[in-house]
Amino acid sequence: MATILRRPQNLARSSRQLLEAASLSQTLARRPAALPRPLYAYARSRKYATQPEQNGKDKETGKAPKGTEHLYNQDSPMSSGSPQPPDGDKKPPSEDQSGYTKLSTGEEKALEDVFKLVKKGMPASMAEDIDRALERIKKEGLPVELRETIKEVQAEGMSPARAAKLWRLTTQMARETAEKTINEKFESQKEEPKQKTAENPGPKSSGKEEGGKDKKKSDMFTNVTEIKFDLSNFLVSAFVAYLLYRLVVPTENSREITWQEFRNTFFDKGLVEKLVVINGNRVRVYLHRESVASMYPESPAANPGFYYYFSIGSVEAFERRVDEAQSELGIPSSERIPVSYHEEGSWFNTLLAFGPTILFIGAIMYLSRRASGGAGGGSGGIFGMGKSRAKKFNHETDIKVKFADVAGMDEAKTEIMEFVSFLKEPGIYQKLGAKIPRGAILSGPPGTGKTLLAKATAGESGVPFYSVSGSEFVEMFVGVGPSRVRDLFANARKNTPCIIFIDEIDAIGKARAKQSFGGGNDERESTLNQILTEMDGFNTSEQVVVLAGTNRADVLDKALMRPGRFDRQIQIDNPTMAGRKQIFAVHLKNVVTSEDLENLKGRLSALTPGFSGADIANCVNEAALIAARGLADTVKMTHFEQAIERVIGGLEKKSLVLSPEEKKTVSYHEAGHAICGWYFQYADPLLKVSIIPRGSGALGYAQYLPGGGADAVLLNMRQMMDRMAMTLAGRVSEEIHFETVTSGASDDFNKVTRMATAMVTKWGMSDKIGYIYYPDGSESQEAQLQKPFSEQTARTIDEEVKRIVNEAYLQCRQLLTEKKKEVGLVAEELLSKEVLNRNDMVRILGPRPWEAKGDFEKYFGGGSPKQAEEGKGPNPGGIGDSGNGPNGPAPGSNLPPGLGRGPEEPAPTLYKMLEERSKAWRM
Ligand SMILES: Nc1ncnc2c1ncn2[C@@H]1O[C@H](COP(=O)(O)OP(=O)(O)OP(=O)(O)O)[C@@H](O)[C@H]1O
Repeated sequence: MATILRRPQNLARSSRQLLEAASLSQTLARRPAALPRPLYAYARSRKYATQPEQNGKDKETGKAPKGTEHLYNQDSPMSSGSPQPPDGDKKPPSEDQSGYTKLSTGEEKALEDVFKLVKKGMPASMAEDIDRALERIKKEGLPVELRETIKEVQAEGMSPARAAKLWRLTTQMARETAEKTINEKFESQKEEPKQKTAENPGPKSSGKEEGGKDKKKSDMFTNVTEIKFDLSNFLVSAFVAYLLYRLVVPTENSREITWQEFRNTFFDKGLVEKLVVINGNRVRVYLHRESVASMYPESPAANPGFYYYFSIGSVEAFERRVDEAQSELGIPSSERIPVSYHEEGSWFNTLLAFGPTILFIGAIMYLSRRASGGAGGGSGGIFGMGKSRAKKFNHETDIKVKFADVAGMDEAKTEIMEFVSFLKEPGIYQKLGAKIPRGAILSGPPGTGKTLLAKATAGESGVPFYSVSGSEFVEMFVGVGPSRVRDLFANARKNTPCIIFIDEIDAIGKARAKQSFGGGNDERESTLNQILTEMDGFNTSEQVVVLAGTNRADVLDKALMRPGRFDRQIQIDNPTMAGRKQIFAVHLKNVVTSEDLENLKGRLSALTPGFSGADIANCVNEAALIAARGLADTVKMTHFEQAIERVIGGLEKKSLVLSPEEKKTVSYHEAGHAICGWYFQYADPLLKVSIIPRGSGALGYAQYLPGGGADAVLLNMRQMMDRMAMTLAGRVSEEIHFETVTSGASDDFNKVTRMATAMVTKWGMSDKIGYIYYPDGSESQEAQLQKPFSEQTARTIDEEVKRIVNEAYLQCRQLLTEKKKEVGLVAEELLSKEVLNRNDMVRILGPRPWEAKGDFEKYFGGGSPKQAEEGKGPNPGGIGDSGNGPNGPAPGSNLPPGLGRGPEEPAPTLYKMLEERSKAWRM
């Protein structure tokens, strides 16, 4: 309603449709016309009339009985008040043969007024349509049944049954109109060619005429049925019909009278047809309308749908009075006026009763629509819930990824290649009786290219690719998951050969619980069961391959992994140095750089140990963004370096300003780390040390190359001890150089403790505990609830961990005490420059006394004793070169002369200690 009011053109359009519909309707009476009751009623009124005056008025005077004039006279206070049409306009609605009733002249006039209103502001063509529609309505009228229903609505109010009927009748009328219009147009077009043929009888006019006729009719139908009969149109049409009728006929449809008025005016005159007691307190009077109309045409009671009513105190008293009155009039008991009883609720009450139910249903519909609409599924509200959400990619248009775009992971590619050749040439396998593997699980850390590999498989084999995430099967409604799985596999079977890729399959494929507490996982488990069943359901010749990706292959249900389901498990780990190089090669193709590509790839891959493919892609993109921000022409090494730092440490926190004391503490802390990294043989080589706060919460950081840039898989005890000592160096340096210590080392302690605990409980590196593995809480739920060792063992573990950490501490303290001066120098330099790189360190401390491993020296230059002997300084274009000369302090630097020239011996006491320890630890 609100929409209609807000948009007058809607009302206009709807009324036009309706009016056209009404006016163009074919005269098809679907039901026989109502029984001609008037005759019978008239007879009765004659029979029981005690004062049978003609037309209810005094024969001589032609007036209503005294005191009841107001019931007949429109001018009296009780009259309907609607202006009376002139005498000539008083024709009652008449019914024609076709089941349509004509409008009375008054009604026609009222309609004209309405139409005038509707036409205002309308385009001329629409106004013409409306005029034409009005003419048709005037000519043909409205269908009887529709009119009767509208009368009922006026008399007794709207009810769901009547609303439905009103709707049905209006739509029926509209449909009939459409049919009629089609026929009319068709007839007229049929006439045209006839005329044409008559005028110009061509030779082609005979043969194909019949077939042509049918085609024309269907064309016509298409044209005419452009009028849309959708739900909202019908509703609006019905509503407008009702509105119009309310405008045409008087709005008043009932009036209260007293018992005396009832008796004198109607009852005693035999005009009463029946009485209906409503809700035990009101009586509705049904009159013989025709008799009333013929006696008193001015009375509103002559209008269809108008009723008088009077109130009663009690039903018994009313019945007694009616009996007495009828006895007085001498009406025999067999012909007495029928009295019936009705209970009626108001619309408001009905609405109140149904309100909560309607609200509830509405809320469910709304929620389900949102749930399904949000994902863009467009799957039709609650009824589309069970439809699969898998996105289908067309190999021809959508999947452009090929194996060449997936760098590294050669083993994984070889494994998966088999699926490609199966999908391309199934015959080779089938003829030898080989069963085709059903699917593979690609597992590995996030961003390692599992999805990419699955896409490439589809791209290479040139088949459709269905991609869906495990979480999309899970919905709040029970049974949706399994039904989506069924739908997905059914779709896939229709489009064989194809690949289904279920990403994050652990969302549904987790191992089923042995006992389910509270049944919370039932839905997930039944989804998993459905997947198991569907995979079993393939026959071996069906070319549907299911690939699944997960970061947690360890938690998956064993049933998923058995042969015949996901036959293969392909592990994809973070790339090695060589893999990173290849991935950089793929992504560097997209950026503009003038650096030597081979060298750039090598350096970047050495700088990014532990990076996944996604990290590398991000890093390259980030470098391009940084370069663009600086309006550079090409992406340079420094941009890549900044990007890597950003990926590792987060954004620089420029807003965080440290006090001079804090800055000094941070410098000495970081210098401690740097010195340890420089002098411990097995520590990871230092790349950079910085005291610029970064987003990850660190106030400063020292960057090392784990494993010296080589892909170290194993760590030996020496490396561990050096690493732990290096980690503790921040706090030790604070202890040596300041009177008090700060809270800044807590993260270092965390790392050291975890490493020492692992050495004792997992790696068999403690004599007292021996070669035993104790799982921790993150590995097993049982270990969370109960420690897997006794109190006594717990105490021993604690002691051992403490001992190892103490040893690392002593090792570190020993070195930093011996190298106190160097720590001071590095810290002061750091304080003034904020960032020191490897070249700065070489300049301050001389070349590192130990050989670096792997490709480190190739890409980052030396500083090693060997290089120093060969007279090679660090690579002048090395990473993070701060512009200082390779072998001496930069001009303006506060380094004392003589430092930074040539290698230095590591601390002698440290050697002694390491030797002793190696004996004790059988290193
Ligand atoms: N081997 C690779 N070669 C080239 N690009 C890669 C490689 N691995 C990852 N990438 C890049 O990383 C992006 C993300 O990879 P992908 O989505 O395949 O990771 P994933 O392993 O499926 O991650 P997740 O486990 O989080 O779903 C790719 O779009 C691609 O740009």
